[in-house]
Amino acid sequence: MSIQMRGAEVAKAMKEKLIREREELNAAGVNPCLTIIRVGAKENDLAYERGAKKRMEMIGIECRIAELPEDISQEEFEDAFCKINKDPEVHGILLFQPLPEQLDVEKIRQMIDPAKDMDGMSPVNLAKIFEGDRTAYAPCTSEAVMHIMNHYGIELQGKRVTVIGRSMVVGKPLSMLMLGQNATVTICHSRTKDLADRCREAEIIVAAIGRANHITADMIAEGAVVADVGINVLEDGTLCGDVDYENVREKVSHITPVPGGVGNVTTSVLASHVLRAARTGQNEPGQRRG
Ligand SMILES: Nc1nc(=O)c2c([nH]1)NC[C@@H]1CN(c3ccc(C(=O)N[C@@H](CCC(=O)O)C(=O)O)cc3)C=[N+]21
Repeated sequence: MSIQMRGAEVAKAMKEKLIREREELNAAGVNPCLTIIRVGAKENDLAYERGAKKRMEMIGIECRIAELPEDISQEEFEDAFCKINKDPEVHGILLFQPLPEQLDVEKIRQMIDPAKDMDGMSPVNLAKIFEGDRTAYAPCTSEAVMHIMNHYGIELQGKRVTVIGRSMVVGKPLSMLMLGQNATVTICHSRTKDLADRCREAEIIVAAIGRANHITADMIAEGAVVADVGINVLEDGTLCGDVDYENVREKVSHITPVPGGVGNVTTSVLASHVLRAARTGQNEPGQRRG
């Protein structure tokens, strides 16, 4: 029997501390505030938005949603974005990605105030993550995987970890966080030869490719630990991960379900980032209130 690494359980363990931190900020006259920027209405973004809103409510963090039209021009987007970026009431920004094609993500990455960049999209935060600087904001999902490993007592030191996926929100930054814990990390992707072998030799597998049920039981070693970061929306609207859960769970020691796994912790990490940003802002002149 494998142990199910449940996101709700990890989130519950984080909750009390987050509420306490929010209360301390309130007592100092600070009202922590997140703004989510959503362009269009993709189901994937809406799922995250629902989860994030619920989490912020639970912790007591103000959560604003800036909803922008799918066909917005770069100029109009920059206008709206700059207002939020400069708003002293807003401590943190989460911009859903990917953006529609007409928008220049690179330019926006350069524009975002690194101090408000809750999901590690600024090159400033990413460079720090790659340097091993733990004060930077890592993409929430990558940090969520680390929290789950830590909560379930999964030691990373010296372990063979295979990360499948090389995105800037999960694969690459997570590989760096794991390297920071002295894991031996192999990064696989769509062009990797012998993916099954790279998976079978791993003690810990992280699936972040975005293809439903792509990682099958024959690719996984007996007793491995599996974190499934994939969130795939099937045609009937149900969510499923990158791992063939029902078959894989039979042979592994630990596994995260989807839904109910990493996604749940992602929103808790997001809350922790907003509180950190609000605390940091407190020490800067001009940001003081109350
Ligand atoms: N800059 C950026 N960073 C992201 O991390 C990012 C993004 N853009 N765009 C959209 C995707 C999607 N995503 C989800 C995260 C959590 C849940 C989540 O909380 N899921 C719940 C279910 C929520 C529900 O369906 O109500 C669960 O897994 O249990 C869902 C989806 C992050 N993404």
